[in-house]
Amino acid sequence: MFVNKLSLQHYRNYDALNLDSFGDVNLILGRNAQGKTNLLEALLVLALTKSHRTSKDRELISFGQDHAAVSAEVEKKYGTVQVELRFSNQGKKAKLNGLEQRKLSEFVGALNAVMFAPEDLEIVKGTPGVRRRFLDMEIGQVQPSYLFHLQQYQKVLVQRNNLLKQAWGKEAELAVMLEIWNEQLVEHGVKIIKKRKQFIKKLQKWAEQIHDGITGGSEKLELSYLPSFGEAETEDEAVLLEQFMIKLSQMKDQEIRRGMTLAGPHRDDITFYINGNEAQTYGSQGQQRTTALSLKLAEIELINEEIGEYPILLLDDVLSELDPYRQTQLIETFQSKVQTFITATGIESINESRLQNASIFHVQEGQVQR
Ligand SMILES: Nc1ncnc2c1ncn2[C@@H]1O[C@H](COP(=O)(O)OP(=O)(O)OP(=O)(O)O)[C@@H](O)[C@H]1O
Repeated sequence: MFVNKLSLQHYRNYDALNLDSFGDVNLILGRNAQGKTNLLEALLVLALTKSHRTSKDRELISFGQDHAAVSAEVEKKYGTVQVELRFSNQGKKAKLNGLEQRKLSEFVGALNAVMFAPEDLEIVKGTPGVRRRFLDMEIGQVQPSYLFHLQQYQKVLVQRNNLLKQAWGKEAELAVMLEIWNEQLVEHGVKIIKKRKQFIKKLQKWAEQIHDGITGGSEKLELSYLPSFGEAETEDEAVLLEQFMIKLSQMKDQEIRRGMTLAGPHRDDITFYINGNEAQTYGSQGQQRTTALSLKLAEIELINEEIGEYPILLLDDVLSELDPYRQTQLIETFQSKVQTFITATGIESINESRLQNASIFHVQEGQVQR
């Protein structure tokens, strides 16, 4: 897919912006704090309906304004789509070709985007919560039903935790209610776990291949799902359902003591191995960064596999952190297949081969010039 036009209104430090004449490679240049990342963020927000930097939509609205709007014209295999999001105190509204969408999940997927930013190192180095967020955002982008189960699971989890907090000494009285929440928790939890395991298996296939290329064959990258119950490989829903129920009954006393749900997809994790060693613990900074990059690049292939079209690629301030060999690898892997938006403070940090066909945009205090 290809973004032809992008318009912003009262979005972060942009008052009104209309950009077109994008190319395959778009270089967004400017000093610090001028609005480069804000541009990439706006494209990602159109893909996911939320920002990678904040969960508070209010922050996207320009200081002193009461609403923000982002829209783009996206050329896809089967025609052009107009995507539009509007943020205000009343929440967010999504439109596809001018038609308001009742559910945001029906909007997600109209534009697909993969972003690689310096903070993605946290996918490898950070807490399990960062890795779960990575899984949720990526799977949700290509499978709207995943988002449905995730939302339902989170609702049930809150209710169940509230019940557990009051259950101490009242176990018999609350047993029926707990049974009801258990059933719903397990129903949605199993769907989430199954989809995550399938995703990781597919991601592994691409990530291993890409990582092999980037490292010149010296590193083998492997991924594995780390569940809070059962074995990593089990995908059979009936088996998962039974194992989850057994785990909940085993942990019941402990859960009541601690007032929280202690097993389920909200406690799961992923482990990365480089040549058999855990990358989180034993990987160098460079290996961890390359692992994060391989995962993101694998995702591009995966999205193409799932929907038959390549997403756009957003590279925020990362090229200068890669050595020239890795920059070239990145360039050559996706050249002419994937529309790319790159931010940088200057062109001297970027490999010259990247610049030949690039459309260059200069950003200064929320204004953009070609
Ligand atoms: N809601 C908002 N309203 C107005 N301005 C905002 C809002 N949110 C952020 N900004 C401004 O946007 C600017 C930061 O933009 P951005 O993060 O895109 O910078 P950048 O050009 O990518 O810089 P760097 O090179 O440092 O990463 C800051 O000046 C910040 O004050």
